[in-house]
Parts: sequence; structure tokens; C-alpha cells
Amino acid sequence: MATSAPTIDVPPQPWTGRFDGDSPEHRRWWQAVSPYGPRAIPASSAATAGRPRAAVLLGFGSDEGVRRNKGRAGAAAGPAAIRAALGPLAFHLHREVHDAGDVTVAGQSLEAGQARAGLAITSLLDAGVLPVVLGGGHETAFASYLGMAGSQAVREGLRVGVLNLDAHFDLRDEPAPSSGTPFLQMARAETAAGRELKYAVVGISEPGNTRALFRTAAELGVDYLLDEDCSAENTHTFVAAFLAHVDALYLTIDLDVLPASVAPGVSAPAAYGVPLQVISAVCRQVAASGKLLHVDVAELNPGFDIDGRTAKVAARLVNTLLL
Ligand SMILES: N=CN[C@@H](CCC(=O)O)C(=O)O
Ligand SMILES: [Mn+2]
Ligand SMILES: [Mn+2]
Repeated sequence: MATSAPTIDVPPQPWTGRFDGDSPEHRRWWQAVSPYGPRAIPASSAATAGRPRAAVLLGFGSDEGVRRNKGRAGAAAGPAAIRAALGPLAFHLHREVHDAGDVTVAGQSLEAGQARAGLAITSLLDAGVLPVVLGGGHETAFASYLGMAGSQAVREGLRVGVLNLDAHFDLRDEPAPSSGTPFLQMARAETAAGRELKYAVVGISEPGNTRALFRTAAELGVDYLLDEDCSAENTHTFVAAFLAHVDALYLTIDLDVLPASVAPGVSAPAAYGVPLQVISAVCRQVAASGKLLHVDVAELNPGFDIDGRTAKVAARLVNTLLL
């Protein structure tokens, strides 16, 4: 299996955090994460002997999609803020974690950045690791899609479901791609590839999505759960039903699915939102399913965060997914 390093714009930077000692029982994320490189992960350790796959973090430093979608720019600084929040967390994982650095959109077109990130993600998937993409606005999701669509497993027929934790459908029909369009782009790309997008959303805000967006969702056969219906039990049942119909899952977390008090640092904070307990339980459920192929966390805007609250929640969810 190939283990070549992905093409990136910013190489992995040093991680920092509290120091309690060098031994494993004192270890925190910043001490456990190592740079991803061609020889960092032997092919044999990718998914063997019951050991969970190594996870590889990849930043997608973009907020051009949010800007195009008339939102509050600043999500390009998301990857650094999530890493800074992950660094001090105590390390209880049983898998390797590597950092591949960032693909950035600064000074280049969004579409080119998505394509470049897609190539990096394809190379990670083909190396047998679990990519964890740190956005970036939700335009990150189309980069994730490109990466999966190019992977050997998908080209050989793996049926991947897209589970979006989000207050929004992001099915806008616009002349240019943005943070509001990625799942319509995916639907069209899947149709062009002779497949059908399997897309489900947890946390849809009714007042946050127009009738036109609900109609598009209905036309595409999108399964969704409204935010007000996201009890622990309903959500577990909904996710289990979706998981049962796919071989593998792409989980995309738009942090604006959470209440504004929990996740203020986003472009569009949620008045209602899905409780953190429910979102965290979805992460555990997906991780326990053994079907998680790829994950991204999007829309963190550190410029609007309060006490790093949203970054901490993003880090906590990434940690939970990888336990
Ligand atoms: N990424 C998507 N964002 C939402 C933004 C909604 C808003 O700004 O109120 C959307 O396009 O629907
Ligand atoms: Mn959203
Ligand atoms: Mn979104």
C-alpha cells in the first residue's frame, strides 16, 4: 500500500501543551502527535491486527466559501485553533496520530484549494489511515468529497454515506461553489459518476433553511432530523438506520449544529442547536460502528469564539471520535 506524504502548503508545525512528564501516563496530545511523512506509518500498521487505524490530521485553511456565502469570514484560522485546543488534552487514544500540515486557499482559488486538499485526502485514504480534516468553512466538505471519490476503495465500489451534523442543508444552487453548496455539488458529481448521493443531516433548523432548500432535500431523498427532534433516542435511531445502509461513513461536523452558548465561534451561531451530549453520542456511535472512513470538522471561526469555547468543543469531539 502506498504511504507517500500528501502535497500540502504549510508543513506540520510544532505542537504545544502542558507538560506533566515524559512517560505514557503523563502523555498529552501535543506529546503524542508526530508529523506525517512517507515513513511515519508503516503500511502494516494502517489497519492490522485489530489495532485502530492511525489518524492523520490535515488542515484546510479556507474561508473563501463562507465569504462567497455572505457569512462571517475567519474560518481559515480554524485548523490552528483546533490543534491548539487538542494539544493540552490528556492522550487516552489507542492509535497513532499524525499531523500532515495544512492545505490553504490564501491567494489561490477556492476550487484549486479543494482540488489540492482532495488529492491529499485521496493519498491518505489510499495509505489506509483515517483522515481527520480540520476546516475551514463548510466548503471543506467538497474537498473531503473529492478526496473520497478519488480513493481506490470508492473507485472499486465502496458505498459511502455522508452524515452531516449541521443546522443547514448546504444544498444551495449557486453559480459559484461556497460553504452553502457542498452537498448539492456532491449530489451532482455522484449523478455524473452514475451513483446516487446518500446524504443525511442531523440538526436541521427549520427557520435556518428556506422552503426551496427543503424542496431540494426532498428531491434528492435526503434524510434529516430537525434540531427540535434531536433527543438522544431519536438521534441514535436515525444514525443507526443510516449506518445500516452504507458500507462506510463520511462524517462532517459543522459546529453551528451546536447551541450558540456551546459554539459561539461560527459564522451562523444557532439559537436552538443540538445539545453537545447528543452530538458527542453520535460521534461515539459512529466510531463504534467501525464504518468511519473519513471525518471533517468545519466552520470554526476563532475570531468570534469566546474563551476558545468552540475550539475546545471541536477538539473534544475529535478526541471522542478517535478513542
Ligand atoms: N454553510 C452554510 N451556511 C448557512 C448560513 C446560514 C446563515 O448565514 O444564516 C447556509 O448557507 O444556509
Ligand atoms: Mn451550518
Ligand atoms: Mn454547513
